[in-house]
Parts: sequence; structure tokens; C-alpha cells
Amino acid sequence: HWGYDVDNGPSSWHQSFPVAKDGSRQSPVDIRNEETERDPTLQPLVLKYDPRSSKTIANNGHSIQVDFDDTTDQSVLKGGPVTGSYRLRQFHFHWGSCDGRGSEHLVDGASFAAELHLVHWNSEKYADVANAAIEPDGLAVVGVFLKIGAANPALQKLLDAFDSVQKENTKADFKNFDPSTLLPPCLDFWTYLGSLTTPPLLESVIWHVLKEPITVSSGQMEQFRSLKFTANKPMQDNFRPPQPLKGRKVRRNF
Ligand SMILES: C[C@]12CCc3c(ccc4cc(OS(N)(=O)=O)ccc34)[C@H]1CC[C@@H]2OS(N)(=O)=O
Ligand SMILES: [Zn+2]
Repeated sequence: HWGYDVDNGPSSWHQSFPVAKDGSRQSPVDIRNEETERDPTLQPLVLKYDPRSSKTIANNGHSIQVDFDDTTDQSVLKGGPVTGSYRLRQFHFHWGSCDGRGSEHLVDGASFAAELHLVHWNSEKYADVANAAIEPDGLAVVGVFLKIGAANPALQKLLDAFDSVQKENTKADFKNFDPSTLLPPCLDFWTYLGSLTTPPLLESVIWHVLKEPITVSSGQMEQFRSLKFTANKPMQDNFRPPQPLKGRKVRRNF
């Protein structure tokens, strides 16, 4: 099964998922800010989250993921490059084995210690996330960089729940969590057309990468690394390296 080891990691995913190599809009990418284009027509990003829609926290063997009730428009993304409304389904993280790496997107070649992904799907056009995920405008993912600095109290609430999901394929209740507490004050973003960054690598994501990181302390990063991929393998370095732009333009609203 796919993973992040030397024998089943990102460089071998193309064997089962040819789009990894043949695709035209693969993610993540290295955002070279000089080559991005400021687009004054981009609307501000509007993220309206209701803590009552948070359900569970799970270790799915690839990341730590918080799932949301997406049967109604309680937590939605609007604005930015998209028309319509995208419903929050889940958020998860990618991080490194050391503080110097871990994010999936890079900015001018620089990595951050981790990256938060808030996954939304186009609930105006499609029936559910699975149907949306096979459409070019089906998903909208917001990426937030985690930069080493002061301990983050909002993140700590999440980390405190990790004890119950240390092992692979474990899940626990995680109610009344407000994901907006994980957002930076400024929602300036880069946006481009991309894909899921794990198999099935579907090319259905409109990416919104926030310019402003949130902070995380080294000690808090250690708590991410206390999670397990399988029996005794620490969950870390669960990030895909940057993929070729293949002529894509990255736009910014700032
Ligand atoms: C579960 C699903 C397949 C995997 C998947 C899904 C959605 C968002 C995802 C975000 C990911 O992470 S990332 N870094 O943001 O790209 C990684 C995988 C994702 C749906 C899409 C079809 C499957 O849905 S299903 N089983 O048919 O009901
Ligand atoms: Zn992700």
C-alpha cells in the first residue's frame, strides 16, 4: 500500500497512480513569488466555520485528520477565485522528522515545519465529496503554513486529543472544535489549479495557500511525531515533494 517510505513513497506512487507522472496539474508546487501574478479581480477569501460541525479526530495511517459533518452548509468556503460555496469536509496536516522540513508547498524553495490542509467540496454542483473529487472544480483546499515560534494554544487543544489516536486507524470524538482558531489574522493567499497531494492524486483541487503562517513550537511538533504510521513507526515526513508547474500560473490577491 502507498505510504512515505523509501519503497512505497512519493517516487513510486506513479506505478499505481499514473497521473502522478502524466498529470498536468499535480500538487504541491514550489511557489516562486516573483513568477506569481497579482490578480485584482480575486475576491477576498471568506471562511465561515461552525464548531458544531466538528465530529471526530482520526489517525488514518497517513495523517491526523479531523472530520466534519458536511450534510449541510454549516462550515463553508466562499470567495477567492471560486464562485459558489464549498463545504468543509476535513482538515489534516503534513509535517517533517525535523523542524526544517515538513510542508508540502514551498515558498521560493523554502519549507515550513508543517502544513495544515482544510478540505472543502463544491456542494452547489456535486452531491458529495467523492463525486466532487473527480471534477476539475470539485475541491477547494486551504493550505496554512506552520512556522516554528511560540506555542500555539489553538493547536494545543488538538494535540491534547492525540493520546486517543496514537495508533494507526484509530478514531475518537472531537466535538466543538472551531477550525478558524487555526487561521492567521490575514487571509491573503496564492491560488492555482492542482491536485490531491496523496493518492489517488485526483486533479480536482483549487488550491488557496495562505501567505501568513501560524506558529507552532518545537515541543508541539514533537507531539505530532509521537503519532504512529504503523505499530512502531513514528508518523513524520508525510509530505509529497513539489511537482512541475507544467505551464500553470500561480495568482495572488495581495
Ligand atoms: C476519500 C476520497 C479519496 C481521498 C481524498 C478525498 C478527498 C480529499 C482528500 C484530500 C487529501 O489530502 S490533500 N493533501 O488535501 O490532497 C487526500 C485524499 C483525499 C476523497 C475523494 C474520493 C474519495 O472519497 S470516497 N472514498 O470515494 O468516498
Ligand atoms: Zn494534505
